[in-house]
Amino acid sequence: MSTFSPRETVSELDRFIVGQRDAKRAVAIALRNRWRRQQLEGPMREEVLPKNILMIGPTGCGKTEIARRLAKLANAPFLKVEATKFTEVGYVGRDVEQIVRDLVEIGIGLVRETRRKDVRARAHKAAEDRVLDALVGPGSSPNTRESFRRKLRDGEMDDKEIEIELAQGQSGMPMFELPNMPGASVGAISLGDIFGKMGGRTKTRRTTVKEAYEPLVAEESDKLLDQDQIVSEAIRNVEENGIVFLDEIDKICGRENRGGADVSREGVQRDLLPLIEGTTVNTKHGPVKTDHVLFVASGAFHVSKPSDLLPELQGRLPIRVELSSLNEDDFRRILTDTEASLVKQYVALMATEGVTLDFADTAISAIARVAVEVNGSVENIGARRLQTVMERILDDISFTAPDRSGETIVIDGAYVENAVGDLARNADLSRFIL
Ligand SMILES: Nc1ncnc2c1ncn2[C@@H]1O[C@H](COP(=O)(O)OP(=O)(O)OP(=O)(O)O)[C@@H](O)[C@H]1O
Repeated sequence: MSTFSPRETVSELDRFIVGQRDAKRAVAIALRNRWRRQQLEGPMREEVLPKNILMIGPTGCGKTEIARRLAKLANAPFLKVEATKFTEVGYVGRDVEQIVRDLVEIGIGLVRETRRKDVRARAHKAAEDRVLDALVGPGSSPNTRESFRRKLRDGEMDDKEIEIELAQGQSGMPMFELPNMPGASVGAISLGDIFGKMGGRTKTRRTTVKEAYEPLVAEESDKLLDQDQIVSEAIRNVEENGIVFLDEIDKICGRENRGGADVSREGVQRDLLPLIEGTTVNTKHGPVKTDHVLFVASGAFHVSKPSDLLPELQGRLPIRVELSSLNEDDFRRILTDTEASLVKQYVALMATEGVTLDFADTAISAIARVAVEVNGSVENIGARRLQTVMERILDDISFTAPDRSGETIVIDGAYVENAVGDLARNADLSRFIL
């Protein structure tokens, strides 16, 4: 549970997302409200429902990014779903419950990851012993063992090949659900459980000492962890902290049925409603309540309006925030000011090849300008345009980098113009390339 104040949350989000102050404030308040609810005692705690958010703004302006970063900040299980997916042919009602099942799997992954970190030191020690067993045999003298242990720790044995036994059906074993009974615990079969109860099946793998560690540490960690406890903690985390991002909600507006094979858009809204209002969904890990899951719905609402949604749904999305479309200056800031910005990513990637990339200010301005131009002439895909433009500009360098180790390459306005200037002015070509 995050204890960030709304102000702190916004300033954390500022590190990654440019502008969009209202949306940041809204999600920051939503997060704080969760903490506030946790402080309440007794029945009041159950009464307080999350104030779900409706984000309205053009594509690529940061809606998903804000929700995703928030979830990361709060270590909350997060799932993004396109609402339109449920209008597709082949969709049968109630599939929306899959959202909750997927969220639970994500929640379990999160808890397992954290717990694995807690036991990492012990698991590493156990993995080391298994590597030693493989190297010198379990019956070897303590002296031999210790001398090999030293070599192992110094990395001298890294490339040596060994055979290790790995359990099959532990982590990574797919779970099967019976068709027509999604999530029903009676119908759910976990091969992992079955094999687990049979005493475990193992598979011998030949690998280098270095590569043996990761699977062995994972396996040893899982042995140290209580799986049931992980699942129940994950379910609690999903129920109290889960965040579902429902994209393209505007595309399921409209009360009429379009007929044909399409599922009625209104039907999908009706299916989604119970989840948002609070219901209990059966999953193979047990029942999960959605009452306190936070829903962030989002859409461009170019054609339809929020008032076209079912009244019940409108009522469940009481907080409305508008996000503005991004301008040239925003693009410049996205390129340079954000943590792990595209520019920083490319600099870091090329550094692995020994190539130093040096972006001049004139390059940043030129990239931002080109992105705005292409967004205007072809289609406005927001900040996503920066990715296609950058990729094009760096195409040549990316390809030849291994042969250019030791070089410093300066990218300035002229370089950008040279790489994409003509393309950007030709809408027909841009459509395919940028
Ligand atoms: N305001 C912003 N600041 C920094 N990066 C941004 C911003 N807006 C968008 N981006 C970047 O652009 C990409 C797309 O943004 P995002 O996924 O948030 O779009 P969106 O608004 O949710 O659109 P859609 O509704 O189509 O999913 C992300 O990689 C994100 O990093």
